[in-house]
Amino acid sequence: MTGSIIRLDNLTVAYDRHPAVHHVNGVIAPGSLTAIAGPNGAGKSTLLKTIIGELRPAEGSVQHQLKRTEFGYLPQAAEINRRFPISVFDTVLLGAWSRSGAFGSVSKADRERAREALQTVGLEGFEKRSIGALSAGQFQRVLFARLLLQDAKVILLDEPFTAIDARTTRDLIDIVGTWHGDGRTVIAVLHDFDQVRSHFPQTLLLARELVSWGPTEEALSPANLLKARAMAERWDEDAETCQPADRKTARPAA
Ligand SMILES: Nc1ncnc2c1ncn2[C@@H]1O[C@H](COP(=O)(O)OP(=O)(O)OP(=O)(O)O)[C@@H](O)[C@H]1O
Repeated sequence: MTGSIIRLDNLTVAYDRHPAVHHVNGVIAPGSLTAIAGPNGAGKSTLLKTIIGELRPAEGSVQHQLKRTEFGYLPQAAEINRRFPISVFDTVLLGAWSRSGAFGSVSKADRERAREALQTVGLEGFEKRSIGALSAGQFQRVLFARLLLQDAKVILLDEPFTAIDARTTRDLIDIVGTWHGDGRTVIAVLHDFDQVRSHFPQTLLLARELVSWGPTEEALSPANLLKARAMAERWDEDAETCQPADRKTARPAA
Protein backbone atom coordinates (compact mmCIF):
# COMPACT_ATOMS: atom_id res chain seq x y z
CA MET A 1 0.00 0.00 0.00
CA THR A 2 1.61 3.24 -1.07
CA GLY A 3 0.79 6.90 -1.54
CA SER A 4 -1.39 9.05 0.60
CA ILE A 5 -5.08 9.89 0.66
CA ILE A 6 -4.64 12.34 3.55
CA ARG A 7 -1.47 14.18 4.51
CA LEU A 8 -0.95 15.94 7.82
CA ASP A 9 1.65 18.65 7.48
CA ASN A 10 2.91 20.17 10.75
CA LEU A 11 -0.71 20.08 11.93
CA THR A 12 -1.42 22.11 15.04
CA VAL A 13 -4.94 22.68 16.37
CA ALA A 14 -5.93 24.91 19.28
CA TYR A 15 -9.09 25.94 21.12
CA ASP A 16 -8.95 29.65 21.96
CA ARG A 17 -5.18 29.43 21.58
CA HIS A 18 -5.02 26.48 24.01
CA PRO A 19 -3.14 23.84 22.02
CA ALA A 20 -4.79 20.42 21.65
CA VAL A 21 -2.77 18.83 18.82
CA HIS A 22 0.82 19.84 18.09
CA HIS A 23 2.97 19.64 14.97
CA VAL A 24 1.73 16.30 13.66
CA ASN A 25 3.27 15.11 10.39
CA GLY A 26 2.38 11.97 8.48
CA VAL A 27 0.25 10.32 5.85
CA ILE A 28 -2.77 8.04 5.75
CA ALA A 29 -2.41 5.56 2.91
CA PRO A 30 -5.43 4.85 0.70
CA GLY A 31 -7.20 1.71 1.86
CA SER A 32 -5.41 1.64 5.22
CA LEU A 33 -7.08 0.72 8.51
CA THR A 34 -5.72 2.95 11.26
CA ALA A 35 -6.47 3.27 14.96
CA ILE A 36 -5.89 6.53 16.79
CA ALA A 37 -5.01 5.78 20.40
CA GLY A 38 -3.87 7.86 23.34
CA PRO A 39 -4.83 9.03 26.82
CA ASN A 40 -7.95 11.10 27.59
CA GLY A 41 -7.49 14.62 26.34
CA ALA A 42 -4.74 13.57 23.90
CA GLY A 43 -6.41 15.38 21.00
CA LYS A 44 -7.81 12.30 19.21
CA SER A 45 -11.31 13.69 18.57
CA THR A 46 -9.80 17.06 17.72
CA LEU A 47 -7.64 15.39 15.09
CA LEU A 48 -10.63 13.61 13.49
CA LYS A 49 -12.67 16.83 13.44
CA THR A 50 -9.79 18.65 11.79
CA ILE A 51 -9.39 15.95 9.14
CA ILE A 52 -13.06 16.27 8.12
CA GLY A 53 -12.78 20.07 8.11
CA GLU A 54 -14.96 20.76 11.15
CA LEU A 55 -12.03 22.48 12.89
CA ARG A 56 -9.40 24.64 11.27
CA PRO A 57 -5.70 24.22 11.94
CA ALA A 58 -3.95 26.94 13.93
CA GLU A 59 -0.80 26.03 12.02
CA GLY A 60 0.06 23.55 9.28
CA SER A 61 -2.55 21.76 7.19
CA VAL A 62 -4.56 18.67 6.32
CA GLN A 63 -4.13 17.94 2.62
CA HIS A 64 -6.37 15.75 0.50
CA GLN A 65 -8.35 15.82 -2.74
CA LEU A 66 -11.62 14.62 -1.20
CA LYS A 67 -15.00 16.34 -1.17
CA ARG A 68 -16.74 16.60 2.21
CA THR A 69 -19.31 14.05 1.00
CA GLU A 70 -16.55 11.48 0.49
CA PHE A 71 -15.93 11.43 4.24
CA GLY A 72 -18.17 9.33 6.47
CA TYR A 73 -17.95 10.49 10.08
CA LEU A 74 -19.30 8.91 13.25
CA PRO A 75 -18.98 11.32 16.18
CA GLN A 76 -18.75 10.22 19.80
CA ALA A 77 -22.14 9.05 21.07
CA ALA A 78 -22.27 11.89 23.62
CA GLU A 79 -22.28 14.44 20.80
CA ILE A 80 -25.44 13.08 19.15
CA ASN A 81 -28.89 14.34 20.15
CA ARG A 82 -31.21 11.35 20.23
CA ARG A 83 -34.25 13.33 21.34
CA PHE A 84 -34.86 14.45 17.78
CA PRO A 85 -38.11 12.74 16.67
CA ILE A 86 -36.92 10.75 13.67
CA SER A 87 -37.38 7.11 12.75
CA VAL A 88 -34.64 4.53 12.33
CA PHE A 89 -35.35 4.32 8.59
CA ASP A 90 -35.18 8.08 8.04
CA THR A 91 -31.95 8.25 10.06
CA VAL A 92 -30.38 5.65 7.80
CA LEU A 93 -31.65 7.51 4.72
CA LEU A 94 -29.67 10.57 5.83
CA GLY A 95 -26.68 8.59 4.55
CA ALA A 96 -28.01 9.16 1.02
CA TRP A 97 -28.00 12.93 1.49
CA SER A 98 -25.03 13.52 -0.80
CA ARG A 99 -26.96 11.89 -3.66
CA SER A 100 -30.43 13.34 -2.97
CA GLY A 101 -29.40 16.86 -1.85
CA ALA A 102 -30.88 18.63 1.16
CA PHE A 103 -34.39 18.97 -0.32
CA GLY A 104 -34.36 16.31 -3.02
CA SER A 105 -36.34 13.11 -2.83
CA VAL A 106 -34.58 9.88 -2.01
CA SER A 107 -34.45 7.42 -4.89
CA LYS A 108 -36.12 4.03 -4.80
CA ALA A 109 -32.67 2.45 -5.07
CA ASP A 110 -31.50 4.30 -1.95
CA ARG A 111 -34.60 3.22 -0.02
CA GLU A 112 -33.80 -0.36 -0.99
CA ARG A 113 -30.15 0.15 0.05
CA ALA A 114 -31.33 1.54 3.39
CA ARG A 115 -33.40 -1.60 3.98
CA GLU A 116 -30.41 -3.76 3.08
CA ALA A 117 -28.14 -1.73 5.38
CA LEU A 118 -30.56 -2.30 8.27
CA GLN A 119 -30.50 -6.01 7.52
CA THR A 120 -26.69 -5.99 7.48
CA VAL A 121 -26.55 -4.43 10.94
CA GLY A 122 -29.20 -6.84 12.26
CA LEU A 123 -32.03 -4.31 12.64
CA GLU A 124 -34.59 -5.58 10.16
CA GLY A 125 -38.05 -4.71 11.50
CA PHE A 126 -36.85 -1.61 13.39
CA GLU A 127 -37.58 0.77 10.48
CA LYS A 128 -40.43 2.69 12.11
CA ARG A 129 -39.00 2.81 15.64
CA SER A 130 -37.99 6.26 16.90
CA ILE A 131 -34.24 6.56 17.48
CA GLY A 132 -34.96 7.75 21.04
CA ALA A 133 -36.45 4.33 21.78
CA LEU A 134 -33.31 2.33 20.96
CA SER A 135 -30.60 0.97 23.24
CA ALA A 136 -27.10 2.45 22.86
CA GLY A 137 -25.96 -0.63 20.93
CA GLN A 138 -28.99 -0.58 18.62
CA PHE A 139 -28.46 3.11 17.93
CA GLN A 140 -24.81 2.49 17.07
CA ARG A 141 -25.98 -0.17 14.60
CA VAL A 142 -28.28 2.44 13.02
CA LEU A 143 -25.36 4.83 12.63
CA PHE A 144 -23.29 2.11 10.98
CA ALA A 145 -26.23 1.44 8.62
CA ARG A 146 -26.22 5.14 7.76
CA LEU A 147 -22.50 4.93 6.97
CA LEU A 148 -23.14 1.84 4.82
CA LEU A 149 -25.65 3.84 2.81
CA GLN A 150 -23.33 6.81 2.51
CA ASP A 151 -20.77 4.69 0.67
CA ALA A 152 -17.90 7.03 1.69
CA LYS A 153 -14.29 6.66 0.55
CA VAL A 154 -12.86 7.57 3.95
CA ILE A 155 -14.64 6.61 7.16
CA LEU A 156 -13.76 8.19 10.50
CA LEU A 157 -15.14 6.65 13.68
CA ASP A 158 -14.82 8.30 17.08
CA GLU A 159 -14.92 5.67 19.83
CA PRO A 160 -17.41 3.51 17.93
CA PHE A 161 -17.45 0.66 20.47
CA THR A 162 -17.59 2.56 23.75
CA ALA A 163 -20.48 1.32 25.94
CA ILE A 164 -21.38 -1.30 23.32
CA ASP A 165 -21.70 -4.97 24.31
CA ALA A 166 -19.37 -7.70 23.03
CA ARG A 167 -21.76 -9.11 20.43
CA THR A 168 -22.59 -5.74 18.89
CA THR A 169 -18.91 -4.79 18.93
CA ARG A 170 -18.08 -8.01 17.08
CA ASP A 171 -20.76 -7.32 14.46
CA LEU A 172 -19.62 -3.73 13.95
CA ILE A 173 -15.94 -4.74 13.77
CA ASP A 174 -16.95 -7.16 11.00
CA ILE A 175 -18.45 -4.23 9.09
CA VAL A 176 -15.21 -2.27 9.57
CA GLY A 177 -13.37 -5.31 8.16
CA THR A 178 -15.70 -5.33 5.13
CA TRP A 179 -15.02 -1.63 4.51
CA HIS A 180 -11.29 -2.35 4.68
CA GLY A 181 -11.74 -5.31 2.29
CA ASP A 182 -13.59 -3.00 -0.13
CA GLY A 183 -10.51 -0.74 -0.23
CA ARG A 184 -12.00 2.10 1.83
CA THR A 185 -9.79 4.05 4.20
CA VAL A 186 -10.88 3.69 7.82
CA ILE A 187 -9.61 5.66 10.82
CA ALA A 188 -11.00 4.96 14.29
CA VAL A 189 -10.36 6.44 17.71
CA LEU A 190 -10.19 3.54 20.15
CA HIS A 191 -9.29 3.05 23.81
CA ASP A 192 -9.17 -0.76 23.89
CA PHE A 193 -5.62 -1.81 22.97
CA ASP A 194 -6.65 -5.46 22.53
CA GLN A 195 -9.17 -4.39 19.88
CA VAL A 196 -6.54 -2.23 18.22
CA ARG A 197 -3.96 -5.03 18.18
CA SER A 198 -6.45 -7.59 16.86
CA HIS A 199 -8.11 -5.56 14.12
CA PHE A 200 -6.11 -2.47 13.18
CA PRO A 201 -2.85 -2.95 11.25
CA GLN A 202 -1.79 0.71 11.69
CA THR A 203 -1.82 2.88 14.79
CA LEU A 204 -1.26 6.55 15.42
CA LEU A 205 -0.45 7.06 19.11
CA LEU A 206 -1.16 10.62 20.14
CA ALA A 207 -0.44 12.54 23.32
CA ARG A 208 -1.13 15.99 21.88
CA GLU A 209 2.13 15.43 20.01
CA LEU A 210 2.72 12.40 17.89
CA VAL A 211 4.26 9.59 19.96
CA SER A 212 4.38 6.95 17.21
CA TRP A 213 2.69 6.07 13.93
CA GLY A 214 3.16 2.85 12.01
CA PRO A 215 2.50 -0.88 12.29
CA THR A 216 0.43 -1.41 15.44
CA GLU A 217 2.83 -3.68 17.38
CA GLU A 218 5.63 -1.12 17.03
CA ALA A 219 3.44 1.92 17.57
CA LEU A 220 2.03 0.42 20.78
CA SER A 221 5.35 -0.87 22.13
CA PRO A 222 5.74 -0.66 25.93
CA ALA A 223 8.27 2.16 25.48
CA ASN A 224 5.84 4.21 23.36
CA LEU A 225 2.97 3.65 25.79
CA LEU A 226 5.17 4.80 28.68
CA LYS A 227 6.19 7.84 26.71
CA ALA A 228 2.54 8.72 25.98
CA ARG A 229 1.68 8.42 29.65
CA ALA A 230 4.64 10.59 30.68
CA MET A 231 3.65 13.23 28.12
CA ALA A 232 0.06 13.23 29.42
CA GLU A 233 1.31 13.79 32.97
CA ARG A 234 3.22 16.87 31.83
CA TRP A 235 0.23 18.58 30.14
CA ASP A 236 -0.42 22.11 31.13
CA GLU A 237 -4.15 22.67 30.54
CA ASP A 238 -3.65 26.41 30.96
CA ALA A 239 -0.83 26.82 28.43
CA GLU A 240 -1.75 29.98 26.53
CA THR A 241 0.01 29.41 23.26
CA CYS A 242 1.40 26.55 21.30
CA GLN A 243 4.90 25.83 22.56
CA PRO A 244 7.39 24.77 19.91
CA ALA A 245 7.76 21.00 20.04
CA ASP A 246 10.19 18.67 18.37
CA ARG A 247 8.84 18.02 14.91
CA LYS A 248 8.08 14.36 14.52
CA THR A 249 7.65 12.75 11.17
CA ALA A 250 5.40 9.74 10.87
CA ARG A 251 6.04 6.84 8.61
CA PRO A 252 3.58 6.18 5.81
CA ALA A 253 1.18 3.34 6.50
CA ALA A 254 2.34 0.12 4.89
N1 LIG B 1 -14.78 22.58 22.12
C1 LIG B 1 -13.69 22.67 22.89
N2 LIG B 1 -13.36 23.85 23.47
C2 LIG B 1 -12.25 23.97 24.24
N3 LIG B 1 -11.40 22.94 24.51
C3 LIG B 1 -11.70 21.74 23.97
C4 LIG B 1 -12.85 21.55 23.13
N4 LIG B 1 -12.87 20.26 22.74
C5 LIG B 1 -11.80 19.68 23.30
N5 LIG B 1 -11.09 20.56 24.04
C6 LIG B 1 -9.84 20.30 24.78
O1 LIG B 1 -8.86 19.83 23.84
C7 LIG B 1 -8.10 18.78 24.42
C8 LIG B 1 -8.20 17.54 23.53
O2 LIG B 1 -9.56 17.09 23.55
P1 LIG B 1 -10.06 15.87 22.65
O3 LIG B 1 -11.52 15.71 22.90
O4 LIG B 1 -9.60 16.07 21.26
O5 LIG B 1 -9.24 14.67 23.29
P2 LIG B 1 -9.44 13.09 23.15
O6 LIG B 1 -8.09 12.50 22.99
O7 LIG B 1 -10.43 12.79 22.09
O8 LIG B 1 -10.01 12.73 24.59
P3 LIG B 1 -10.96 11.54 25.12
O9 LIG B 1 -10.18 10.26 25.01
O10 LIG B 1 -11.19 11.93 26.55
O11 LIG B 1 -12.23 11.54 24.30
C9 LIG B 1 -8.63 18.56 25.85
O12 LIG B 1 -7.82 19.27 26.75
C10 LIG B 1 -10.03 19.17 25.77
O13 LIG B 1 -10.42 19.67 27.04
